[in-house]
Amino acid sequence: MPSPEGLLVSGVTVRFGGVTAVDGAGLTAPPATVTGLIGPDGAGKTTLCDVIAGLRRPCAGTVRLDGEDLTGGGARDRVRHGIARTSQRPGPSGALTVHESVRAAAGRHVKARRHAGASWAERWRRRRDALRDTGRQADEILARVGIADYAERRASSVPPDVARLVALAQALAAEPAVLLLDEPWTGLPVRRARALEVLLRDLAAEGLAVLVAESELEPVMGVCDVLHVLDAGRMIATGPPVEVRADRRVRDAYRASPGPGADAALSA
Ligand SMILES: Nc1ncnc2c1ncn2[C@@H]1O[C@H](COP(=O)(O)OP(=O)(O)OP(=O)(O)O)[C@@H](O)[C@H]1O
Repeated sequence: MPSPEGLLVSGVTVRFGGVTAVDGAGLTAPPATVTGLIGPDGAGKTTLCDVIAGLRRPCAGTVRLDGEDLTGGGARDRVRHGIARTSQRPGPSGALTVHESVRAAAGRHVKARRHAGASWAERWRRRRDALRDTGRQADEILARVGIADYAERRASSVPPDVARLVALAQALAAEPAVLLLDEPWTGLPVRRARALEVLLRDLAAEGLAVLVAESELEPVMGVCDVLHVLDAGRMIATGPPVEVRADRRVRDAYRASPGPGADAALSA
């Protein structure tokens, strides 16, 4: 479901008591593009992602998709409008298998989707057919994400790297226009990390607006078209990855916050 204009976030501020986690930050995530949101630990990336996903109400600022202001809605409203998010700490739980959990996500999407049609009977027929297709859809998504072998495993029992990919599969089952991923490479073995890069590029080529939040620079360098850099809640740089990595403000921000992200940023 490609979106014609994409995501536009402007002037977002979030405070936690005396801490300003996000301070007037904005970004764009256009269709057919992989956009990165990077910054050292504590920069405000997760908080900004929460605002975009409708999980946190900002003190100021707006979230628009294709020109429509979604700021006042919650998480379900965002999903209905085509914004799907995978979180930093996914936790598939309960007794469902991996396949069932992805199928359930697809089914929820079918039920939430607005079925335009001439009559009530026509809308009902479309919904019934779409629900019947959710099993096939789950098969396709699991194959695409590279975890078809885990389809019959209990979702709560898969290893953490696979659990991350189950969360991604569930997000894709909502047929999003904007796919928002928070630190998707964390804990993935090299083979899966490379496959994820290819998948994100493929999804963008199909028209999706992909937005990836990541502390470390290295994983996003080869996959993102453009990077937005947050530091202490403020957007300090925006541009192509190579330019951003060379930016003095970005290097200073990472230098002030030692960690693996800093090593990659400063070694370039
Ligand atoms: N629920 C909360 N209550 C109080 N302070 C919070 C809360 N959530 C985040 N913060 C603070 O807001 C700031 C931004 O945090 P956030 O988790 O958004 O940063 P981040 O860039 O995602 O960091 P990381 O990469 O470490 O996850 C930090 O100073 C953090 O301590």
